Amino acid sequence: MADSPVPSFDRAASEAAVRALLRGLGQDPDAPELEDTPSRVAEFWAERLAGYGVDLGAELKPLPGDLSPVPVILERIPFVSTCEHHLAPFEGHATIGYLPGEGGTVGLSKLVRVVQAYAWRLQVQERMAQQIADALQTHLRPAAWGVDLVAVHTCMAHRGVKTPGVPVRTTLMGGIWRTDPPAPFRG
Ligand SMILES: Nc1nc2c(ncn2[C@@H]2O[C@H](COP(=O)(O)OP(=O)(O)OP(=O)(O)O)[C@@H](O)[C@H]2O)c(=O)[nH]1
Ligand SMILES: [Zn+2]
Repeated sequence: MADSPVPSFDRAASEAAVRALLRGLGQDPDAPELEDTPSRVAEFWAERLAGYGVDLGAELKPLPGDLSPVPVILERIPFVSTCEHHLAPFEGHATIGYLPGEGGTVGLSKLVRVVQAYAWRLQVQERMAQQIADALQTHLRPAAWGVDLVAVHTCMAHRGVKTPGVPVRTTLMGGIWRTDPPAPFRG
């Protein structure tokens, strides 16, 4: 639908599914206090999965001008993603960076957009890290790059093993940083 950033978002089907879920959970979706809940939940998920609609190729254009190829590292970018197994949030922070190569230097905000484009999907943490790394390599063709995600998974905290607050770390490094990572990736 045109008003959603999620390609192929079907609002009516999403709302009907929320009504069915409420019914399945023994709730009355026609109760006055739940009247707007199906549309709110459908909107929530459309926001939550907006990353599928992002065109990173259009975002990751080099900045004009004569910039020196110095390392660019953004530390602890907050992100919220969704575990594809339980549709439960996992959230944490991403440290990502690169040493500019053939693709030049991009604006700082574009690195945040890369993290968000993959966070706002159904994910597992390892895939999200790999997709960010692949995007950096494809669009920036850097001399070196690094991705470090640290997140807490509510599917471990709120259900199942019910163990809150366990930080899960996924680190991928490439190029000359693979053997000699800069300080923010050694933490
Ligand atoms: N490697 C990895 N595992 C994840 C991630 N998110 C969730 N999981 C795990 O995926 C697994 C799914 O396992 P299943 O046995 O199919 O599901 P389950 O019976 O609900 O598992 P429990 O959580 O142990 O109750 C669980 O162990 C989760 O902790 C992730 O980002 N990466
Ligand atoms: Zn999960």
